[in-house]
Amino acid sequence: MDQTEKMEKSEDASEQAASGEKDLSETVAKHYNELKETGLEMRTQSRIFYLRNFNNWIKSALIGETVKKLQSESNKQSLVVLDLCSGKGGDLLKWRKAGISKLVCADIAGTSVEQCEVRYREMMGRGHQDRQSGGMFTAEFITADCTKVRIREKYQDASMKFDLCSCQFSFHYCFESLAQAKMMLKNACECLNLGGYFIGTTPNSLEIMKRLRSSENKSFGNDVYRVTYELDDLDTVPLFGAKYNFHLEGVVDCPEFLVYFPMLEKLAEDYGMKLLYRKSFAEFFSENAEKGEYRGLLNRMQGLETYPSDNLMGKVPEDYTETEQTYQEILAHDDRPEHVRQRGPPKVGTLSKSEWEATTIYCVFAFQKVSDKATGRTWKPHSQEGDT
Ligand SMILES: C[S@@+](CC[C@H](N)C(=O)[O-])C[C@H]1O[C@@H](n2cnc3c(N)ncnc32)[C@H](O)[C@@H]1O
Repeated sequence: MDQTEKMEKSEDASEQAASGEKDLSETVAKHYNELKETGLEMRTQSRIFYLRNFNNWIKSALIGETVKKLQSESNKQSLVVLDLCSGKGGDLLKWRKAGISKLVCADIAGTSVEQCEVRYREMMGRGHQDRQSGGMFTAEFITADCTKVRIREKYQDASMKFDLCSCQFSFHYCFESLAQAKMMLKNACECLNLGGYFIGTTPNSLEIMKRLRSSENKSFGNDVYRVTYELDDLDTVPLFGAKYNFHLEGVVDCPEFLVYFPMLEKLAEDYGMKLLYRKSFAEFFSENAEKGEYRGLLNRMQGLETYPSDNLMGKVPEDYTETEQTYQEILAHDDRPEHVRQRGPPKVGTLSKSEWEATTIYCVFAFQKVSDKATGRTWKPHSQEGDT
């Protein structure tokens, strides 16, 4: 039987509410509010420096691909975007590079929202001096629990429409209860234009269940990350509130919830949303790493570590056993021209085993609004509009 089918289809918010158990949004908000901003030097020395860069590259490629599609399908250049659970604004630069015209950032952690706004203002200041950047998008910042509050009511213009909603590394928080998942989806999708996208990155519940089932004590991980399932029984996983603790070296230590994807697809249908794809990070990486622009970006963002290297940054040689094997094969078949060989042995890009194991619990997803229940209209790409 498929892993997902084994998940029991029952419990939801009402049961949680009935049990009088307090939800965990406050715990999550407190965690993110208390996270210290680390300087560039600290980040460079972090054990997960390349993992963070790699994850950032995944977001850049996902955003880049989606913006390209949106621009060609809608024939619109300036896009309006909702960054749902935007944190400290880690994606502001990506939005600027994408040339969007307006951004709304919303997050539960007030301190993060303030830091996001400060970053935005700093970028704006720099943008004014940099004529080449094509100017900066306008922005709004909202502090709200997006699993409980209808954020549309907080927009400066409640009738605003978005071309894209992006929810990066955050959607899983709403699977605490059915009511929270519904509200998060409402926020993500209700104001999307027909043809608009809802994209994100989130832990892949299938992969987590697979690793949990082959673990001892309902816990797996390594020296950079750990997932610990917090309910009793792995055979009857609830649809909502399937809580685990996620620990990521120096960055996250918080309760999260398994996202049962068929349920997400079902809830998204209420907003006319169709799932275009869901891919593991490993799959998404292999599809995009060799594409011209993303290959260059991967280098510039230092999304992979150069191997061999004298600086393993606290990692152990065992972290590179597979890389070493591949590297030896490359050396054995080194067919580079002589003048290049004279420059020294080849270098390859890699991630340590610990970091690779951590990043591959995630997946990317993309939904598109293909119908509008209110008007009965269905979506057609710009090029087909007017076709009979
Ligand atoms: C891992 S961070 C990701 C931040 C940002 N999207 C990024 O990729 O850099 C998760 C974010 O989700 C936010 N978050 C968690 N629960 C939330 C909720 N109920 N409503 C709004 N934001 C929430 C946290 O405050 C945090 O900023």
